[in-house]
Order: sequence, then C-alpha cells, then structure tokens
Amino acid sequence: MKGRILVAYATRYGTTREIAAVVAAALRESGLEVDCRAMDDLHSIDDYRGIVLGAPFYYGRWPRAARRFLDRFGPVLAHRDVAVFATGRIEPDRPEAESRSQLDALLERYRWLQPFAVALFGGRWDPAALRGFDRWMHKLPGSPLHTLTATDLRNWDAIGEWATHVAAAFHAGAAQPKPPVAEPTRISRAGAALSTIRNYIADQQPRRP
Ligand SMILES: Cc1cc2nc3c(=O)[nH]c(=O)nc-3n(C[C@H](O)[C@H](O)[C@H](O)COP(=O)(O)O)c2cc1C
Repeated sequence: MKGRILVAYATRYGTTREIAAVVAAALRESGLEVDCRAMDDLHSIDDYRGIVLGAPFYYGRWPRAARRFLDRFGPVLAHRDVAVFATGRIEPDRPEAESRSQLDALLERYRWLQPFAVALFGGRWDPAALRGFDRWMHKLPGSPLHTLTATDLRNWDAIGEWATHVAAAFHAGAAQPKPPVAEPTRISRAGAALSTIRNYIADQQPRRP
C-alpha cells in the first residue's frame, strides 16, 4: 500500500470544499503526500493509507454523497486510519450541542469507522445562494431556516490546529490500533441501488436543522 493520504469531502455550497483544501494543504506542508477530492469523484480508495473525511450537516445529517461514500467504501475505511470533520451551524443562538449531537449520532451509526480524530467546525451559509428545497425552506415562514442571514463562522485557526494534529498522527503511524467492531457488510449492486433509492426518499423528508 502506498503512503498517500486522501482528504475526501462532500459539499453543497462550497464551504466544506474550502475547509478540505486548507486541511489538505496543512497535511502537505508537513511532508505528507495528499490528494483532496470530492467523494462523488472517487472510484477507489484502496491506495490510501489514511483518509480525512469532511462533510456538512443538512437537516440533521450528512448529505447523500457522504452517506453513499460511507456505504460504498465502508469495508476499506474500516481498515484505514480515518479522521473526520463536519461543518455545521454553530452560532450564539443555536448551541453547539445541537450540531454536536448530530455528529454523535453520525459516529454512532457508523461505529466501525473508529476515527482517531473528530472535529466540528462552524460553516458558512448565504440565503441568497440557496437552491431548490433549501431555498424553499428558507422562504417558508415558521421554518427554522427562515431567519438565516449570511454568515461565515469558519475559524481558520481552529481548522489549522486540527489539521496539524491530524498530520502529526499520520506521521506517527497514525491512530491507535482499531478496536474490533462489527465491520460493515459489502453491499451488492442491488443492495447499493436500493440504498440509493432509500437515501433519495429520505432526502426528501426534512429533518430538524
Ligand atoms: C438548508 C440548510 C440546512 C442546514 N442544516 C444544518 C443542520 O441540520 N445542522 C447543522 O449543524 N448545520 C446545518 N446547516 C449549516 C451547514 O452545515 C453549513 O452551512 C455548512 O457550512 C454548509 O457546507 P457546504 O457549503 O459545504 O455545503 C444547514 C445549512 C443550510 C443552508
């Protein structure tokens, strides 16, 4: 196995891609060989010894591209050193605890991931840029998204610090040994198609943001 590191991200409005690029740059600066790619563009992750996953929360969970990535590459990810970051809506009138519990639920659902580092970063949103269902939710009076105003909560110092910590762990041979947990089952083509349909239907159901 080669020693490359992958930073794989999902994004809807570009925020998480920009964070992923900064994380990748910090890892490279530390001397690691790093690729930074959108999850949707990846056909194999076999050649990477370490993987940083980053995705935003929407309506309480990661977007479809990220869930599909986890379903598809679970059997490989379970045997790699993995670090995870999520972007979310962390602002004074919306306690971090809400996004944090979304992150806890995500890690509980994908217990086999066993990341050696996890971070939650404030994200960015701009009501003027919202599309489709998001735009509609923003316009809907009474929706928790109705009051959104353009905000960028990304703390680049915190992101840089976390990336430095992740780089040091990769240099040290990364993580702690992974405790044995039930591995994800490799899904068949039919199973993957079913899961895509199920995810699509689930994506149409708004969750509490
Ligand atoms: C329609 C919408 C729904 C959101 N839902 C959540 C949510 O449930 N939890 C959360 O922590 N952040 C939520 N956010 C904040 C996003 O995670 C944040 O804006 C993030 O930076 C978006 O990343 P992206 O530009 O890479 O897609 C939401 C933002 C929007 C616009």
